[in-house]
Amino acid sequence: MPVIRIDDLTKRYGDVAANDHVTFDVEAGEIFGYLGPNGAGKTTTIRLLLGLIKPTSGTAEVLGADIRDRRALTEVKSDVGYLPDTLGFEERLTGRRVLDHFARMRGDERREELLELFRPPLDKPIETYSSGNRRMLGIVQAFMHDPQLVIMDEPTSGLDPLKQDRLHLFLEKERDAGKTIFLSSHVLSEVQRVCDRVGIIRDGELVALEEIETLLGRSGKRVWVHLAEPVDEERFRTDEMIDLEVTDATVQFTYTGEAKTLLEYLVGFDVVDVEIGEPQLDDIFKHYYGDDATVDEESAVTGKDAVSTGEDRVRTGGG
Ligand SMILES: Nc1ncnc2c1ncn2[C@@H]1O[C@H](COP(=O)(O)OP(=O)(O)OP(=O)(O)O)[C@@H](O)[C@H]1O
Repeated sequence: MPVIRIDDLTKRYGDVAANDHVTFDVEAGEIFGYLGPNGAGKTTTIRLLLGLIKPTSGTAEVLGADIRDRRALTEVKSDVGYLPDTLGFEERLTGRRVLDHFARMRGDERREELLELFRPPLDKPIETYSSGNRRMLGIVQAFMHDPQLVIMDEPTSGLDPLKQDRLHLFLEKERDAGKTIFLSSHVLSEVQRVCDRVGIIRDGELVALEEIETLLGRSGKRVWVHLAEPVDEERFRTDEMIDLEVTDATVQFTYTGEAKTLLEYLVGFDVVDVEIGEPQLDDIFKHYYGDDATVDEESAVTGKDAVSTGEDRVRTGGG
């Protein structure tokens, strides 16, 4: 039985369909990545799953509980952990008091182990925490009652790269121990690095649902060919080449055909060197969000309307 079953789920805010007939399942023991830029509808799905808002139509089940059935949902909540995107802790309390509060509500079998790993400060008021430390406290809170399913909304936002790595390694161990992780993200590299499957959401609609490996396998590989002499673009191009760019004697493209066919083709040119890179999720993302995706420096600063590739950010074409 799937851990999460989402069935034709729709949530409207006036004219905006924040979730538009969304259907998919999340299986036990997987890290599922829910990917989309700001405003795509990720938080809406998460809030629906937790019963924090009501669907306009359609439904979902979390650990077998119908999200429209408040009592059933309350019963399974001891087996669900939740890391919200905005951590609404009581600001004047210390971290320790906050964790004590959650412990009384749901238990804290794993508090000490998690504190050792994520190390948020415990004895000062939350209002003095850095955003990274708030998130570390949130992570301890989400896992300390040892739930079967943990739902995380943008879990690495505000974390430095070392802490991101620590969290990713931890999530993989949890998955290997049979736990299920549902995480939303607009960071492509994170989803590519840690998730087993991905659902891509755009304007409230699910536009892709696939294993990461399959998605990457279909996306084609990045290829750079260095030639002895400049070449004419039209003479070089084949149908399997996408986003072809020629700079002097270097040709760069995404290749969707077989590697063998490409190598046979290149025999016809005076090739100095060939580099074949791994497929990237941002290529796939551009496919779903339009070819006019551009690197946007302003978005890189504000993080608004942007999808992060890890190093730079890609603005989605047309919204
Ligand atoms: N309470 C609300 N009232 C009106 N519109 C809302 C409300 N909550 C969300 N929306 C709208 O629904 C759409 C989806 O928002 P949602 O927060 O689910 O996106 P998201 O993918 O989680 O974005 P982010 O990464 O910025 O959190 C947006 O257009 C948003 O403006």
